[in-house]
Amino acid sequence: MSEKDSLPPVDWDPHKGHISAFTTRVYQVEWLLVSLAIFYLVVVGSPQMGGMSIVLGTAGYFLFSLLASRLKYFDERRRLLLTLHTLAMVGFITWFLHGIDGVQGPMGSLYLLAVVTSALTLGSTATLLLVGLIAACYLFLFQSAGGDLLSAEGLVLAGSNLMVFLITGYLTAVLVDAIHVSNRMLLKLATRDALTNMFNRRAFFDLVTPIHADALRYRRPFSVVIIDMDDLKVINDREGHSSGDSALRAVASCLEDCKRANDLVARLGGDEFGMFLPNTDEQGAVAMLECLLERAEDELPRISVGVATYPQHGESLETLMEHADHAMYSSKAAGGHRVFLSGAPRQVAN
Ligand SMILES: Nc1nc2c(ncn2[C@@H]2O[C@H](COP(=O)(O)OP(=O)(O)OP(=O)(O)O)[C@@H](O)[C@H]2O)c(=O)[nH]1
Repeated sequence: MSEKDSLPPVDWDPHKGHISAFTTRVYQVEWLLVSLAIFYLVVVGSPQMGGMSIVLGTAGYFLFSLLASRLKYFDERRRLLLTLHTLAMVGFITWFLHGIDGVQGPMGSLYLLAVVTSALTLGSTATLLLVGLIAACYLFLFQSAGGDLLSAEGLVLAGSNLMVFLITGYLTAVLVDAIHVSNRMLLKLATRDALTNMFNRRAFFDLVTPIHADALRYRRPFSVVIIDMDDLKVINDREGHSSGDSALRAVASCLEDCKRANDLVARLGGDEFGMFLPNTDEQGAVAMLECLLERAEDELPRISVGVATYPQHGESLETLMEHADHAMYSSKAAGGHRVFLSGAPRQVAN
């Protein structure tokens, strides 16, 4: 995978109950429904009574779906709108079947489109409720078309059709849940560092890029920090790899403790960590890093820290990371375990 392949947003939560890629395909299901309705009207012919209203209703439903697809509004209030579309689908199917007296024929299975759409996008509870609604519509149509629900034959016919809706909805929802679980695992593997459970390098840049663009747009200061452990190799060689791992975890948890809610921190690789501090000028960054070094006095292995701030040290993320990196190396060259600001070769805290 190349660096440019974008990850799903890290706050993406598969438990919100949808498969994003499918959301935009709801229109395609609606158009499939309209095509099947038209196909039926062309092949079988429209009923004598109310034929025109069925054609107009089908055209109206198609226009509703087309307009919704042009507005591309699923990104906001996604769940509410998906519910609306699914209910509209059930409404249209019921109305269409009522018009053609067709609930007992093959067109009765059109309800499966609504069931599957709901299971894919709204989750199992909503689908169960929807199957209940469909059952009510189905039984109403069944009775109006002359079916006898009190006879054994009618009961078996209606029951077996409703069972198909229930089983299809249940199995699809179970499958979707399994996909959500594996998506969560994949997301974690793709975005988190296994040793520290911090964001990894890719997730860091994915998350920082839009915040950085926003900060430039509104000319708000921010700081970039590079933290590198001193002599991890020595710890590894003297005390073993697991002591090295513990030292890395100690630095990670200290960084997590000292950062503010909006700050981003990640393990960039090896013994190097990166931080992005939004709305933070030089003084703010130094205050935060003093807290870090205070903790470091007691419980941390030695760390060297370099800081670069917008606008003083540059604009682009690459330039600022480079400056912070140089400052971090200045810190190491001065003996390590201190904070250096970019540009001015001076120690600001230790
Ligand atoms: N225990 C442990 N060691 C790691 C891990 N990742 C990288 N290292 C080791 O960290 C060491 C980093 O070496 P250097 O880049 O020379 O850094 P250093 O020893 O801290 O030396 P300076 O940065 O110059 O202070 C290497 O020996 C790596 O093998 C890890 O996940 N766990």
